Amino acid sequence: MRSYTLIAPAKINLYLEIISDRTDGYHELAMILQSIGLADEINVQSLSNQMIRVNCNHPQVPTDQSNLAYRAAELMATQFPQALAEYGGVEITINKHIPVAAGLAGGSTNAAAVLVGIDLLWNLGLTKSELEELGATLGSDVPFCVAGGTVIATGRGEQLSPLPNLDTIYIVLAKYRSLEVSTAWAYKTYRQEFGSSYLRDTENLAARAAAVHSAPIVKGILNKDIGEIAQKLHNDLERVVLPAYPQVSQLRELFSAQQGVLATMMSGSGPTVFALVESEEQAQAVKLQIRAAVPDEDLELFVTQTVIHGIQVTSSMG
Ligand SMILES: C[C@](O)(CO)[C@H](O)COP(=O)(O)OP(=O)(O)OC[C@H]1O[C@@H](n2ccc(N)nc2=O)[C@H](O)[C@@H]1O
Ligand SMILES: Nc1ncnc2c1ncn2[C@@H]1O[C@H](COP(=O)(O)OP(=O)(O)OP(=O)(O)O)[C@@H](O)[C@H]1O
Repeated sequence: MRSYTLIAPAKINLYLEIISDRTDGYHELAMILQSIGLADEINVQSLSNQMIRVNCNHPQVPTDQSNLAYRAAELMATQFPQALAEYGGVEITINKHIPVAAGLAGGSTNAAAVLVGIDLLWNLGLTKSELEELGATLGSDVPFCVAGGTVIATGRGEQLSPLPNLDTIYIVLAKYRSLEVSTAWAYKTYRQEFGSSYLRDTENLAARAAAVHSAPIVKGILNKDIGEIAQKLHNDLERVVLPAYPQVSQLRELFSAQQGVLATMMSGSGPTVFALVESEEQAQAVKLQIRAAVPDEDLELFVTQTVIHGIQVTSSMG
């Protein structure tokens, strides 16, 4: 049986600005998304029947149709019924390293890997932009997960403009295992609390989305100036998540007080907090210091770094 193994990186949001609500229930965003080294490993293998099966080593991750990776395979089967009949169904095995419900796009990157893997299994020859378009029907973060690297994302997060690759930046991530934040709740609460300040003029709205291309953080990225990038990190969702989740605020404060930390921010809708750190040695030292301050085993800590790729194939068989 043919199979492919793929690396599916997590993401952090270097910038997340909520520009407006939309009639479809989503929000118009201006974001900068960044792939990181922390990644899941996904194996996709052909089956002799036409079924979709999902296995995962993480107890919190469902293996039925509610798994985004399952839904990605279902989408491919619906879009390409002839390929399903010719090559058979798919068994998906997820080796989870990315914390679940963390604001790190864990499910989205798994779905992106399944799209890329099935394209290969079924010899479909889809382009990256075709895969991204399919991904957008599964979730707003999926197209970015297919693309990877450093990207400006607008619309509901699915319209991508790549930025030049960054030099490696070291990152420490902190997440309480038992803490989950619903993305839908975060956006809904933001809309309730701050919606009255949204722009309503559609022309201005487009201009505001376009303005992210010349935002100071983008200049920092173009100049490869980590100091400027660190200074301009931003996430509007912190305005609703930090007051509701004091543990997330505490992590922000703890990180800010560490030597070597250039800046700290919550990723996406949280609750993961990340810190940009000057060097790998300092990142390891910051991790140790946070661990000493919070000996609670519920707190997961990771040292990782920015990466310049999205989904990558690491091996194939058959
Ligand atoms: C928070 C982020 O992770 C930042 O990158 C994304 O904006 C969320 O991406 P995601 O999890 O792929 O989001 P989706 O699965 O498309 O949507 C989950 C829920 O988040 C809200 N949502 C999401 C994206 C967006 N632009 N506006 C929204 O209001 C909607 O209530 C939606 O029902
Ligand atoms: N393949 C998957 N991996 C992890 N969680 C999944 C997966 N498929 C479905 N889920 C469900 O989705 C929920 C959100 O998990 P996920 O790890 O994708 O969140 P996230 O990192 O906050 O995503 P995002 O940053 O895109 O909002 C979990 O509670 C889990 O039950």
